Amino acid sequence: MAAESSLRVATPTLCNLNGSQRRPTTTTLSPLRFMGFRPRPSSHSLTSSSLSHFFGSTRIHSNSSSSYSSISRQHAPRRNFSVFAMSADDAKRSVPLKDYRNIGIMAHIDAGKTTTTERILYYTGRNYKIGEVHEGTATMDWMEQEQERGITITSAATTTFWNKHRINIIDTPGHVDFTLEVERALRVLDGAICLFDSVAGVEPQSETVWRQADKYGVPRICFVNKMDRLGANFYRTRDMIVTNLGAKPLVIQLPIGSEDNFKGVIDLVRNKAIVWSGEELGAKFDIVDIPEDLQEQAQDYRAQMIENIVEFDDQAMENYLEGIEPDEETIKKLIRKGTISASFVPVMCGSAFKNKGVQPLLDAVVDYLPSPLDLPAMKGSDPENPEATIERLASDDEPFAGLAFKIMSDPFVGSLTFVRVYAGKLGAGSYVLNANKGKKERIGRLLEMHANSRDDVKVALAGDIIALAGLKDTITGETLCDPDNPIVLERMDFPDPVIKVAIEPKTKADVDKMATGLIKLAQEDPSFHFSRDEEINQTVIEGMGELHLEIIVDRLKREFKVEANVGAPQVNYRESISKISEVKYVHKKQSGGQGQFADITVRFEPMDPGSGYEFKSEIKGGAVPREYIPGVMKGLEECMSNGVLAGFPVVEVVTPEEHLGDVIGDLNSRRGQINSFGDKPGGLKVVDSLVPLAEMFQYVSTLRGMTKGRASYTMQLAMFDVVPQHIQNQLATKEQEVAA
Ligand SMILES: Nc1nc2c(ncn2[C@@H]2O[C@H](COP(=O)(O)OP(=O)(O)OP(=O)(O)O)[C@@H](O)[C@H]2O)c(=O)[nH]1
Repeated sequence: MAAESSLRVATPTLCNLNGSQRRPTTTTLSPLRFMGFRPRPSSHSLTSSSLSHFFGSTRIHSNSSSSYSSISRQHAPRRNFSVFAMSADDAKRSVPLKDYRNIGIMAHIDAGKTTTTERILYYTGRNYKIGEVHEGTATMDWMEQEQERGITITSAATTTFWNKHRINIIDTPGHVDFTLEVERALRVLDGAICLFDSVAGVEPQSETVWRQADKYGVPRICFVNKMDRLGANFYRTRDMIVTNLGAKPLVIQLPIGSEDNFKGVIDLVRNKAIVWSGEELGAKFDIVDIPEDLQEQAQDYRAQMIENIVEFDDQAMENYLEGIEPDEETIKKLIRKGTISASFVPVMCGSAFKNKGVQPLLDAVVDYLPSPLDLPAMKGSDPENPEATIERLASDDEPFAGLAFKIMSDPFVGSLTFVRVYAGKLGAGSYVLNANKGKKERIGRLLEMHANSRDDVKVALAGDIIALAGLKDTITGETLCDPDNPIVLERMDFPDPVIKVAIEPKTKADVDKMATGLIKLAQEDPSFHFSRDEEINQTVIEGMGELHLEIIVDRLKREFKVEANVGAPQVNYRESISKISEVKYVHKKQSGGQGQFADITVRFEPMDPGSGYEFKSEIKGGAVPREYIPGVMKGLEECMSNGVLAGFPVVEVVTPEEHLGDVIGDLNSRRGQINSFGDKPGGLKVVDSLVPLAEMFQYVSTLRGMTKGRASYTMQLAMFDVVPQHIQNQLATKEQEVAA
């Protein structure tokens, strides 16, 4: 298998950066030509130059990160910037930082994230009327497309209060096409609730988000939802947390009954039962003794829980060995310790839809998930000296530092920039420094968001998640900070788009509107790219999946009133190096002055798939001045933006057994490779397979037709692999036809 965009470069002696036109790799076909698209004129990301070329005089904000040092001198921050344009009263905290919880709710599609969030808003007093996802009235799913489709597309941020604690919640989408939304939420959150559907257990997208949460070290609580559904099984889900996620579950609740008979939970911490008297909204619960038939089981699980937590405290362990159980307060303290250090994940259960288990879940958020003070200081670098690490403590007294993690266009305010404040304070009307660009930004309004409504506030403090209106140049992933104390916080990773379609405005009048729309949408969503080829008058949009691009086109239509024709989706092929090759180039330039001469040798070697690329300089004895080397590296990185590998997603199809043969036959005909079979409750079969992405377009309709709508599937990109020779030939022929 070939490496994914991997490139090991060695022995450059000197490189003319225009050398990027020469593509000294062993591959001969350009990837975009494979697809019937012409190679793009420049880089595929949104840059000022490509866009001004594209859209003439349209005002744009660049999505490319500029180096601070090259810009800072032109826009050097003035000393009289005021980050603290606020009175002492404004800057007073109403909620101590230790009582903040910045949490996300994450899960596989349809596990009940939005429903749970709606219940949380209701029980915390934020909503008087509950919104139901299937009625299209959920508060958090506020985009028209979300309400129509019953899915979450954008992360909605909301602030609410429980037991005097301030809880900032971000509801994230479960569909793999919107995985970036999950990623950016995780980057700025301190803790998360991981929801599972108790019938389906741990599903593929839960595994993906779990790994993302691991990457950012986010402490979690698990909530096994939908305990009222036919086939609900708490214990199977608990086991899958071990087998599929490799995590250590700490069961702190047991279900009382299940399916129609689900009544409530046993709280192993209090050693009591919590029983709801009804399932309607606001149904009351009573705390009672554990039912007799569950007492033995409860005792067992409580003993296991205690055994697991006492190891976090010597005194508690000593007492335990002497037969003395920790009291309730100590148990909570130890669960909190183990959760925050990610030694285990507390597991709870309930039914959000039937209003059971939500209040104890809120208690657990407060009791077990970290406040900003429980986490290590935020690290960043000095923009003038990127090697130097700077830390910011979570405190109002530190210089202001925050990370922009989402841009959203808003019909009333214009553009909203969501910022997680890590340190210091920020006042409306003040100036901050965008440390990545070295530019000042004026903060117009500060808005505390509640799904689609908002409250103006004067001040944002450490720990807050806040929306800022009026920023001009800041994009997702950039740091805003006190101009006198610059810091660049670690950036977020954005995945590369995997599919693309050509899009064409229907009328002349749509051309300008489409340009404005595409720029705005690309600013909001770094996993969406677009490019324009003037020669063949074609615009290409690129994204994470068919649904992602479908939503983009739909938003162009609704929000920007653009009518467009859309082509068939195509795979974003990539190029890779499959064997070692060496390229020599002699550069001579004699146009007056001293002239230039360079003898260049670059060696390319394949690396392990997915390991990115490595640049190695083998210049000895200063034969080439050191300052040329980063330029060589940059030039080579630019060459890497194209590639010719096919994307291979893993596909999980869940189907009734009677359709299993058809499903497998169809996957085989799509060049699929079946990895495994499994069973799910209700006589369902699970087929796990690896299929080329190019064969998966419109799969949803084929699957529906074949199984009378009874099967479902999920897929996510597993890897890139070499396009088989006969397909390469087909693609090349197609390209020649387009070019002719
Ligand atoms: N029976 C039952 N249904 C539930 C429960 N929680 C949610 N649902 C239903 O499951 C479906 C999906 O719920 P959502 O809350 O939209 O799930 P989600 O995880 O937000 O979905 P996405 O945003 O699309 O990823 C809806 O029809 C809900 O009414 C539950 O506890 N029991």
